[in-house]
Amino acid sequence: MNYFPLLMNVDYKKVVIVGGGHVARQKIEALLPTKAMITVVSPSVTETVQQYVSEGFVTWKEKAFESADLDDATLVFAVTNDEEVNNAVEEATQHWQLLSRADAKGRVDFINPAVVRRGEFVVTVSTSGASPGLTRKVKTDLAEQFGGHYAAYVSFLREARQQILQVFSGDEKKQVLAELLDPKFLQWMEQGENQKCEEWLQQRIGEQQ
Ligand SMILES: C[C@@]1(CC(=O)O)C2=NC(=C\c3[nH]c(c(CCC(=O)O)c3CC(=O)O)Cc3[nH]c(c(CC(=O)O)c3CCC(=O)O)/C=C3\N/C(=C\2)[C@@H](CCC(=O)O)[C@]3(C)CC(=O)O)/[C@H]1CCC(=O)O
Ligand SMILES: NC(=O)c1ccc[n+]([C@@H]2O[C@H](COP(=O)([O-])OP(=O)(O)OC[C@H]3O[C@@H](n4cnc5c(N)ncnc54)[C@H](O)[C@@H]3O)[C@@H](O)[C@H]2O)c1
Repeated sequence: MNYFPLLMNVDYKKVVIVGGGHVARQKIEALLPTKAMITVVSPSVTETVQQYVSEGFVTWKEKAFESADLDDATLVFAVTNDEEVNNAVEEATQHWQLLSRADAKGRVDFINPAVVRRGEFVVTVSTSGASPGLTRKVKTDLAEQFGGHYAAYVSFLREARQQILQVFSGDEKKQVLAELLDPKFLQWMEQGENQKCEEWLQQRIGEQQ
C-alpha cells in the first residue's frame, strides 16, 4: 500500500481512542503536543494513561465501547486487544471519520508513523506497516542525529524568514533566504550561541536599509 503522508491540524477536534493500554498511551503521547480534545473509552487504563487523565490532558469514559462514543469524533483509534471490539469500532465509524486500527486489520484510513519532534521541526518514519520494529530503530537513529537544538534553530529560521520577507524582494530575497541555510546557524545553536544568529539577522537586514 502506498500511503499519502501529511501533517494534520487536529487542534480542538475530538479524537476518540478506544482501549486504554500501551498502544493507547503511544497514541496519546503522539497527540499531546497538539490541542486535540482526547477521549479514551475503556473499562480500564494503564497507570500512565491514568496520569494523563488526572492531569486533565485526557477525558476517560470508564466503560466498554458503544457506537455513540464516536459521536463528533474526527479521528478514531481502535486500539483494544479484542478483535471483535475493534470490528465494532470500525462498524460504528462514519465514512467522514478517519479510523486507525492498531491491529492493522479491516478498514485502514491511516497508520501512525514514528515521530521525532524538536519544537516545530518534525521528522516522521514509516515502513507502511511492513516493520514497526525497523521504524522504531530508524527513529532512534534520527533522534540522535537531530538534537534538541533543532527546536531553537527552526524557531530562528521561522522568525528570520518572516523578517526577510518583509524587508527584501525579488532576487535579493531569494539570495538572503538561501544564506539562512548556511550551516553556521545550526552550529551556533548547537554551541548555545543563539544570539549570534540574531546579530547576523539584524546586521543583514540593516545592510538593506
Ligand atoms: C511507529 C509506531 C507509532 C505508534 O504506534 O503510534 C507504530 N508502531 C510502533 C512500534 C511497534 N509496534 C509493534 C512493535 C513490536 C515489533 C513488531 O511487531 O515489529 C513495535 C516496536 C516497539 O514498540 O519497540 C507491533 C505492531 N505494530 C502494528 C502491529 C499490527 C500488525 O502489523 O499486524 C503490531 C503487531 C502487534 C502484535 O504482535 O499483535 C501496527 C502498526 N504499528 C504502527 C506504528 C503502524 C505502522 C508503522 C510503520 O509504518 O512502520 C501500524 C500498521 C498501525 C498503527 O498502529 O498505526 C510505534 C513506534 C514506536 C516509537 O515511536 O518508538
Ligand atoms: N500499533 C502498535 O504499535 C501495536 C503494538 C503492539 C500491539 N498492537 C496491537 O494493538 C492491540 C492493543 O495492544 P496493547 O498493548 O495496547 O494492549 P493492552 O492489553 O495493553 O490494552 C488493551 C486495552 O483494551 C481495552 N479494552 C478491552 N475491551 C474493551 C472494550 N470492549 N471497550 C473498550 N476498551 C476495551 C482494555 O481495557 C485495555 O485497556 C494489540 O492487541 C495488537 O493488536 C499494536
